[in-house]
Amino acid sequence: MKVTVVGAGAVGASCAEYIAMKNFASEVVVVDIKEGFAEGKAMDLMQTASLNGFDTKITGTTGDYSKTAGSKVAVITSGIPRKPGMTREELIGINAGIVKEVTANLVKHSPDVIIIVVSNPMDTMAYLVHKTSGLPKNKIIGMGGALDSARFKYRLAEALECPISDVDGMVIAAHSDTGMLPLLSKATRNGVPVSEFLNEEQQAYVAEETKVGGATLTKLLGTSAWYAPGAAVSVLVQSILCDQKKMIPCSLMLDGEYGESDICLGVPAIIGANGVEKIVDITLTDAEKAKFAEAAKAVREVNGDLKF
Ligand SMILES: NC(=O)C1=CN([C@@H]2O[C@H](COP(=O)(O)OP(=O)(O)OC[C@H]3O[C@@H](n4cnc5c(N)ncnc54)[C@H](O)[C@@H]3O)[C@@H](O)[C@H]2O)C=CC1
Ligand SMILES: O=C([O-])CC(=O)C(=O)O
Repeated sequence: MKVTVVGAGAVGASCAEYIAMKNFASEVVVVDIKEGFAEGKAMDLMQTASLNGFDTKITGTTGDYSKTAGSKVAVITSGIPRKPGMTREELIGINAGIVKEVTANLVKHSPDVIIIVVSNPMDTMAYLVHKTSGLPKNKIIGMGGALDSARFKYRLAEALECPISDVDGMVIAAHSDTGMLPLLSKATRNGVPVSEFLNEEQQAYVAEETKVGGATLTKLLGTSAWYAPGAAVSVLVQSILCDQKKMIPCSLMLDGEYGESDICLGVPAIIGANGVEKIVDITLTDAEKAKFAEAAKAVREVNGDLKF
């Protein structure tokens, strides 16, 4: 099955690389606006095929969307990343125009496509795709929670001084520095609540470091991260193409779930061949419910800046 990745930059190339390396897609088409860039990235990646042992064909194109026709999944990573000191929300002005145009091109050539939105501010960009693509809501998935949950597990393992494979946890709500909600109440080490091992101060530290995970990396790298974002996208794409029905927190259009409507926010969902197969309703504590509502309010304000 064919997968398109729009944007051959840091995140797009990482998505293409992890998808190809995991060998579950027949073809990955990379699209960029910069002349020759996607072709170059595709060729470089293809030259790793014999070294890394994958058979996925990777091709690149400068803006020729006819090459993306018949894609089962398309990942939108086109747009500018933030620089140290910026918020993701500051990217809306440039990225909204890019995401809107790219979405129209994708849907024109692949009317049944499932779109994974990565460009920031991601919850608002996912909302924009809902409002402009004409696709049903099960076919639009914002990628944030998969990445934020991976960062949560990294910070939990660090605090617990244990291997990451020992821990489990999930981050929901907004993909923003303030609106992320790491669910400490549900995080475990081998099924044992982390509150058995970490005091409140340690738990608060884990939550805060998780929330600013993207900003921390942006400060260190001078631009935002790409390895874990690409890996997170590859997990989503695999769950769709292989109909794995994994439960993954994603930014989805809500229609009453978690008390919110007409907004995209991170919630746990079953991801399979049909895209979003089910939003999973989990019980939140009162404090978590309040934080979820606060995150929704902030995202709704950013959505208000969109022009359709
Ligand atoms: N949702 C998430 O968890 C994450 C989101 N991001 C976001 O992903 C986006 C991409 O980040 P990077 O790859 O680091 O940026 P980058 O600058 O390395 O790559 C972006 C690419 O998009 C291309 N592009 C721009 N306009 C285009 C158009 N109209 N059509 C096709 N391609 C176009 C550019 O030429 C460039 O190659 C940013 O908005 C960033 O904030 C990054 C990491 C995680
Ligand atoms: O931090 C950023 O701007 C990029 C991003 O969304 C992330 O890495 O979580």
